[in-house]
Amino acid sequence: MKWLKRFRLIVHTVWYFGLINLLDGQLRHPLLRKLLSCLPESKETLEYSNAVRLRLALEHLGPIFVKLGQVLSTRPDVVGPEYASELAKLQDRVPAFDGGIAIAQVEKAFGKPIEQIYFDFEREPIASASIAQVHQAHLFNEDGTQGQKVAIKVLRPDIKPVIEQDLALMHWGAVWLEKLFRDGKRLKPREVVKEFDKYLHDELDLMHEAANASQLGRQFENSAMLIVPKVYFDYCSRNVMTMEWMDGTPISDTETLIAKGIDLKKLARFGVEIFFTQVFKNGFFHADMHPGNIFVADDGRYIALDFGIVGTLDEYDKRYLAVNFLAFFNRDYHRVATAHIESGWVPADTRAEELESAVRTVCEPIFNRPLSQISFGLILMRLFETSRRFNVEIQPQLVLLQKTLLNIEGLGRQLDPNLDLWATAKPFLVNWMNEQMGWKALKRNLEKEMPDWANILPSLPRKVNEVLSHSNDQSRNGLQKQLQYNQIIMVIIAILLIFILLK
Ligand SMILES: Nc1ncnc2c1ncn2[C@@H]1O[C@H](COP(=O)(O)OP(=O)(O)OP(=O)(O)O)[C@@H](O)[C@H]1O
Repeated sequence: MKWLKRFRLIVHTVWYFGLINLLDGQLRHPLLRKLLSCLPESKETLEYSNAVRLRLALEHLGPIFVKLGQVLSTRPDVVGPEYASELAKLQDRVPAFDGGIAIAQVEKAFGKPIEQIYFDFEREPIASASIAQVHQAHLFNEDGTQGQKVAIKVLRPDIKPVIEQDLALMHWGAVWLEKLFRDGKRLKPREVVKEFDKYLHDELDLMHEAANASQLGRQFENSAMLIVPKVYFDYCSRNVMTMEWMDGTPISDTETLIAKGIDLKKLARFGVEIFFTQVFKNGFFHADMHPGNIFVADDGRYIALDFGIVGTLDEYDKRYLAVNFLAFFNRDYHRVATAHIESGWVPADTRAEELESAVRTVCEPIFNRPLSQISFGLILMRLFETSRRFNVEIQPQLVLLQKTLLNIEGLGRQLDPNLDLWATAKPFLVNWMNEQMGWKALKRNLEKEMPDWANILPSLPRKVNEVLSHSNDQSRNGLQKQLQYNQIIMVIIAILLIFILLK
């Protein structure tokens, strides 16, 4: 009955940190309200605000709840800005587990003694977090000598059942929160827990992380801005990930960076450029860009670590971002509204003026400062808030992007308070828009469709013939006939165009 013990601990924590007061007046059922009011009050932490007490309670409940708090901190639309900024302070500091256990995990994963897998394996981890810890080692060269220095991430052995149990309780709690509390529906607990469930399961599979790292590495091969550790797939499993060891300075250690002669302004600009390259060129972005995961190499390039969470964007998402950002920076709220209607982002019967006015109300105050100081992340957040009021379901990858954008901006401005985000980002947006329009885009799209054309073209004469004879048989109506001829002519013109473009 482990879950019952855990459940009791959760209930006790809610009471101890005075969170019951937070629920005061929220219960729908009068009998339950009465029952709650009979409980003795915990006075332990009452001097703190509700948000602080919630943070303390999550810390008390351990790493999984800390992670839930971190996820909630990225949803100010759900929990409100005060809670979001308090929960952002949560850090998952967890004592390391024994090196012997890590070795046993690795040996189990590869079915060999550790000395046969790595040339040497440091028993003491160099870092530990809630889900995994990292050890240092060397691989073997072919001749048995010391090879590549590597970092090995090993999953906590006992973490999966703990996570599953906590998640089951969270799913259950979310259902009841929605049923019993007045604000239950608005807080969307089931949606939040579902999102959290996916996030945790992604982090629990190190093969998933290894594949993400490898894809990002390929996209930034020989980049002058970013280094991604090489993944050694032969030494990876669901519980163990082996990657190239990266030497660098944590990005938050600006003193050392300056002492090493790193140009912080350039670094700040690189951060934004890397992000927009990931978004608009690759449609694949590292979505866990907190300072603990970013190092700087001595040559001034970024080093990315921790690839458990990534976001993927399709052409539709990119268009949404480019069109809206460009319209925003021209303060063209009407364009924001019409783009939303034309593209079907909001229900078709939405009135453009109403949407325009709502967007203006939340965004105009942001623009009440120089363009160079505007936050893209904040604009996007406000846009999402407004869209939700117009019944738009914001896709999770866009929420992830917005959160990452806030991180990138925070980081960039820490390195260079005068960083002009707009000037750095605009070329990426304009370039993407140009690529999507005009002849070049048409040519590229036609090229993409080439394999299909190869199938369609040979059968075209037969199809034209069919249409013509069909029209002779059945179309008595002159207008209908004319339309069919027009269609055929347009197909022929299109084919000619393709040949000209692809010549
Ligand atoms: N390839 C590497 N080379 C050198 N050090 C590394 C490497 N990978 C990870 N580390 C070290 O291990 C630490 C933890 O790694 P990582 O962030 O991937 O683990 P995590 O368990 O996902 O942690 P968290 O959940 O806190 O983000 C890093 O901050 C870094 O110090």
